[in-house]
Amino acid sequence: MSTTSTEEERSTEARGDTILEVNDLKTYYEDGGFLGSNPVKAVDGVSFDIQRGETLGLVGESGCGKSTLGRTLMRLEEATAGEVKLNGTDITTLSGSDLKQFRKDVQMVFQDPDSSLNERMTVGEIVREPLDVHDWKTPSERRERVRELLETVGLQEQHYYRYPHQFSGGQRQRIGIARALALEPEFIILDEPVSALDVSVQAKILNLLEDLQNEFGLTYLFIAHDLAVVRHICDRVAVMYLGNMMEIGPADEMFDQPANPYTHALLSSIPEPDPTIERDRITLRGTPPSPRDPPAGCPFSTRCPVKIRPEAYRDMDPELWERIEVFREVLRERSRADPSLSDRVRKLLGRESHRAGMDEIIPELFGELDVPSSVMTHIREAADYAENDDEDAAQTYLHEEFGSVCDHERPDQLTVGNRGRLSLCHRHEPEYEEPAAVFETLVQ
Ligand SMILES: Nc1ncnc2c1ncn2[C@@H]1O[C@H](COP(=O)(O)OP(=O)(O)OP(=O)(O)O)[C@@H](O)[C@H]1O
Repeated sequence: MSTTSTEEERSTEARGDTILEVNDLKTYYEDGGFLGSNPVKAVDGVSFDIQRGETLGLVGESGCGKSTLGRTLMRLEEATAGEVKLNGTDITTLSGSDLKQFRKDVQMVFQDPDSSLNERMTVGEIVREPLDVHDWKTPSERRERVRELLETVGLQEQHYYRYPHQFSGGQRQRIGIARALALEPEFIILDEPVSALDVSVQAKILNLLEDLQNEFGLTYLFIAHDLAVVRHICDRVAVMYLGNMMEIGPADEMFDQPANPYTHALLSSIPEPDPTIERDRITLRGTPPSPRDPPAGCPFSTRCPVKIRPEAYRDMDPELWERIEVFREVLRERSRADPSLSDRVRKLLGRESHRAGMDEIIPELFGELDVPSSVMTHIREAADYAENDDEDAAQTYLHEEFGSVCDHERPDQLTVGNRGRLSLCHRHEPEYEEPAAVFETLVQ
């Protein structure tokens, strides 16, 4: 049973003690380049909350907006729209002393300990710097605090006067963690904190992070691409795709029974540690769309293997449906790609273009299939538009014939199950079959 979750409902549903509440947050990068170019919609309207003391994992493919989201929560990027409330106060508009206080409460640990530590400073100076910036107590108390912090993260007092290059990757990450802890923050954003480390060292750093969380009651946002690590360390997981939060919920439930089609696909790519669970690998067609020009409907609609079909095509052979979707993807790619200069020169000279013509693409895609003549008529019609370099008209034509709610309507975040899981997918609406059921029919 699924229900629409409005902002108000989410706030009243909020369990326990909410430390961070994010509402419809957007971070766009304007490139200031060519006139009229679209901004990169790196974070495109995400809403979620984090409970005090929990670890929320943030996963998704490279470029989906994880770091931008983390950096926006830290005020290292300015939000384009939306709210980020830390303990009830919107931090997107803070300035002056309030902003300074916020910078004490929230810290970040970065992926690469090599580039995030200043090589010209001693370890002691690096860890002490935030204390100096915030004019924390007296200089001798600061030095004492640094010694204490070094011990807390498993380093030694005599490391105070050494330089970062004298340490291994794991030790350098410990220095970064000590620095992040210096001002006793409540909330720490861990941006891929172990992905640059050897596997044997990763476990030690993860254990340290868990110990520190227990000792100091810390709350973590753990950004990672390694799903096995996330499963191990996180209470809940949020899955991002193209600047959107596709699914968020308890880690155990989500890994065992993903609700959102994108989570299905993402999890199918990792080896399943439990041999009793069978999981078929789902290969996604194409590449994610450009964040400058995301789909109008569901962000995942151009690649979703269980996309809702229009009524007339519900029973179409899955292979044929897939080829039509590939054809639509080809047209999208063609309209996005600027014809290369040599193509344009050839065209100006009236010579054949390099680009594969529709007379090559159509037999390639549909040649071996038994395509009903009514469907072939639509394919040919679209191909004619494309042959005349009007890919937009070809796409519109196919959209009108084969498009569905997934193509033109953005789904709401819908509640799945009874443990506060939310998923962005039309298939959770009562009139459609759930994604998991459709995936099952696909693999049979
Ligand atoms: N400063 C910037 N200016 C313009 N575009 C940017 C900037 N920083 C990131 N982007 C773009 O924003 C999108 C999201 O990038 P981001 O780094 O947040 O993703 P990510 O999920 O953290 O990726 P990764 O796992 O590779 O770090 C990408 O398309 C990226 O190219």
